[in-house]
Amino acid sequence: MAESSGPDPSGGPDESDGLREADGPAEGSRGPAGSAGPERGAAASAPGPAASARRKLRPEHYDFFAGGAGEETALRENERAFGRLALLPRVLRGGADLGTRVSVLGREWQAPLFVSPTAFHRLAHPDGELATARAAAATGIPLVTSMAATTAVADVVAAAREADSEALVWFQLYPQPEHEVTAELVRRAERAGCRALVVTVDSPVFGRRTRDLRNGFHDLPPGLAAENMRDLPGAAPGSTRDIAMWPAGWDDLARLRELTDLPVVLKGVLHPEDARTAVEQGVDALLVSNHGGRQLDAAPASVEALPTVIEAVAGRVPVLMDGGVRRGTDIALALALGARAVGVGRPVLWALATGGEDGVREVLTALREDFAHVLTLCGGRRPEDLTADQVVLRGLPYRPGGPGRGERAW
Ligand SMILES: Cc1cc2nc3c(=O)[nH]c(=O)nc-3n(C[C@H](O)[C@H](O)[C@H](O)COP(=O)(O)O)c2cc1C
Ligand SMILES: CC(C)CC(=O)C(=O)O
Repeated sequence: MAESSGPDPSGGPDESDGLREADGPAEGSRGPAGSAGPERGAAASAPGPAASARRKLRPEHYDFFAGGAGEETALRENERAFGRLALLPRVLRGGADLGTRVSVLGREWQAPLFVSPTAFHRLAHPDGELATARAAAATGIPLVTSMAATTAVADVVAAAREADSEALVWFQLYPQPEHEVTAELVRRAERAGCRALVVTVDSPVFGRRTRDLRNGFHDLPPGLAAENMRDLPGAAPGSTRDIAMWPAGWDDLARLRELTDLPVVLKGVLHPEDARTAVEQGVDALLVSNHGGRQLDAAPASVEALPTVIEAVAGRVPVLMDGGVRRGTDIALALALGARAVGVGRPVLWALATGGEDGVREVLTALREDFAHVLTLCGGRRPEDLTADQVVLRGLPYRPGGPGRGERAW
């Protein structure tokens, strides 16, 4: 069971290891959740979502959710990179018929937003993934459930469909060294009713998560397990170490494709050449992500990597992104740069920890509404009205976009 203990007795990570910034108000002050809250970097007058969650969670569980690899540079930069970008609004474009729908892999989404896969929701709240699934479904937001979920994929999909029979759930998969294990996981996702596989390819090994190493955090508390791994050959799903991360190759992706007709979304692509290869190999969509700063600490922020991937893909498949999305302006920036939709990881975990199902519903609704508001302020009526010429780097001089719509301004 997740323990929702009292205040964090440890005071969290010490401040001498360079981790403090990601852990303190800067992280918690920008939530969509806190989208009406203080500006980036300003002292938080009210506790942000991360800080509130921290008070609810065991310190090592909070650190597992909050933390990143190494110095947590990639983690911090995901949010900061959005802060370096400004949106140029267009004016006098008229029309009151605002819509936030986007089409992704043949389905209409109500908003360009989804829940990124994160492990172990029952560390955040006893209802875990069931609460997340119900809340996502109730707000019409697709959920990518993690292979490392503490609730089996069949139960996650059932909970989502109970809230909305049309609810969309995708399954995130780490390709496993034993093909038969991968095949069984794919069968479980298919049987459950998942509509796509999100194959995470940025994890040939587990990232060195500084806080987890310091806390000695590996094992789930008694009663919790990575339920999708149950009864698989060799798996004892009670520890982070039981989720094999392994250097798969393009051949493994091809073998995976032979297993299923489900669309495949490749998660964790940052290099444009990989994006090109992925499209040539027939992947159905890409998810630009640095894994929330939990794998390669020197990786660029996801939004920094987005434009070159967009260019390489050249519209052949939809490109999604996640990492550091905390408010409507972040969604608008990513869309203007060419993403079809964006995912959120930690904001959902913080909301789950503090408010359970209601909390997740509130944070997703707030993000959706904030995006609609920003879209209107930018002079757009549809997500696709946002174009790259509307994105500029902060500071002077900036070059407003060239003659063609959609041309990058930087
Ligand atoms: C606690 C936690 C667990 C995660 N677990 C997974 C996972 O099981 N599979 C995966 O592909 N990505 C996982 N991720 C990465 C997320 O899918 C996503 O890329 C990242 O959280 C997005 O950044 P954000 O948290 O800034 O929104 C995890 C991230 C966090 C914070
Ligand atoms: C425990 C892992 C399987 C999940 C995780 O922490 C991650 O992917 O970042």
